[in-house]
Formats: sequence, C-alpha cells, structure tokens
Amino acid sequence: MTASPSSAVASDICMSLQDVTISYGSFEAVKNVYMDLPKGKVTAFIGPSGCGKSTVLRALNRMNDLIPGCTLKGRVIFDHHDLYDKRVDPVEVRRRIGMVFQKPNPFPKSIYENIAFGARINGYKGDMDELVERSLRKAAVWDECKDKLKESGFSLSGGQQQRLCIARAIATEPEVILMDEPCSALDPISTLKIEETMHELKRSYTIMIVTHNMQQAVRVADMTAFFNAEAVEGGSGKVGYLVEFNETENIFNSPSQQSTLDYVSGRFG
Ligand SMILES: Nc1ncnc2c1ncn2[C@@H]1O[C@H](COP(=O)(O)OP(=O)(O)OP(=O)(O)O)[C@@H](O)[C@H]1O
Repeated sequence: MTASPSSAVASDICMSLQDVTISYGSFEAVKNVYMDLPKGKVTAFIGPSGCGKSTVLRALNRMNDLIPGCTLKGRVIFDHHDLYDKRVDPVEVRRRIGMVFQKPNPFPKSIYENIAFGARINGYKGDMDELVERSLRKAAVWDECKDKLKESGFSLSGGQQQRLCIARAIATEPEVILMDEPCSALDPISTLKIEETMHELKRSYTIMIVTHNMQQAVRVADMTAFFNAEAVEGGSGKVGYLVEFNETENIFNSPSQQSTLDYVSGRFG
C-alpha cells in the first residue's frame, strides 16, 4: 500500500468501517455502516438474505471493484490507510486481505501448484516446497495431500478442496482472511473440520465470515455483526444496515435490539 497515513485507529482494531454505504448503480444495497473489526479474532456477519453481508465482506478487500457499477462511500481503514484511497493498489490489498468463497474453487492445476502459483506471482523467493507444506498444514489438509501433491486439486473431496483454497489464501501471507459462507456447500463433518481450522487460524490471522448458520457463528465467532434490511420509502428494493455489533455471546444471549433477538431465536429470516 503506497498512500500516506490517513487515519489512526486503536492498535487492537484490524479494520474500521466509517460510514460505509455501498451501491449497485443507483441502488443503495447497504447504508451507513460503522464497525471496528478487532485484530486476531473471528467476526461473523449474520442476517436475513439480501441485507448486504456479502456486499460488506467484499468491500473489505475491494472485491466489489470487479462488479461494474458498484461504488462505495465512506472509509475502510486498514493499517492506517483508507483502502479506497486512489493511491492504494487493489491487487496489494487482496494479497494482504485474502478471500475464501462459498464454493471451493481450486485452480485446474495440481495441489502443489494451487499453492505455489499465487505465491510465485506475488514474487515469493523462499523455499516453495516448504511454503506448500506450511500452508497445507495450517489449513489442516497436509495429511490428506502429502502423498498426492502432483494430482489435480479436483481429485480432493469438497471439504478438502475448501481447505486447499484456505491454504492457497494463506500462502500469500495475508493478515486477514475473508470467508463468504465457506461451508455452505459442505457436509457437516467437513464443516466441523473447517471450523476447527478457523480456531487454529485465528492465532495468526483476523477472520471475517459470512454465515447463514447461527450455530456456526456461535461456535466460531468471537464477535458477531447482525445486519437487517428495510424497505425504503418510494423505492423498490430494501436497504441493508448494521443493527448491532457485539461479542457473540451478547448478540445471542442478550441482544440490545428486538430485531436481533427475533432473528437469533428464529422468529424471522
Ligand atoms: N452484483 C450485484 N448487482 C446488483 N445488485 C446486487 C449485486 N450483488 C448483490 N446485489 C444486491 O445487493 C443487496 C445485498 O446483497 P448481498 O448479496 O450482499 O446480501 P447478503 O446478505 O449477502 O445475501 P445472502 O444472504 O442471500 O447471500 C441485495 O438486494 C442484492 O440483490
């Protein structure tokens, strides 16, 4: 990141969203979000379909830049810089803030190359075998891969492929990992493995995860943000907003807003 420092946030804060509004064309999808995402923790984004969870997640590493017509107002501070400052390189942003998607999406390459490819492009000069092993170990998939590194990433099961994708994200040595419903395409056992992996990963990384699975939020997240959406007067769609953001235990056991209580107790959404 090349821009000069534009903002200071507390040292235990990884990213700070300051009055963030994100639109698709003229449609405001999510509005006026303020949130300080803590370092070294797992934060879950929960809420009913269409309230803007994925839109906000993608804003955290400028993935929305790839969607024509998607614009952001406000500031997203990371490492003392506004990620949306014109001088900031979005490619470098995505190296430091990695992403794992809903469906496992290995490259059509060998398991080894799935890890090595991105690292090489990012100019990694160290021992590649060591990086591949370290990344696969961190993503808890080394034992399943170590004897078949030359085989295609597609030869793995869905759950293993997703852990390969986590390993690929880790290989570029990011500080943050964003996960957009990483377990929605997986069976319960693979889901549990990913969750265990997340517990290990948060020792080294800050994690933000979008999930529809409330038990998953309770199991993995230290902090939870509840989003909702409301109809806009005279408008056709609904605009998303952050209802409350707190420790997961508070959100699930003693939320401050009735709508949060209704959602976490399954009364809507
Ligand atoms: N590429 C896009 N172009 C136009 N509108 C979009 C686009 N992506 C999302 N939206 C709209 O923005 C709003 C928020 O969508 P988003 O996917 O962020 O919500 P979500 O809470 O993650 O939903 P879900 O839980 O169903 O995945 C919705 O009204 C959606 O239709």
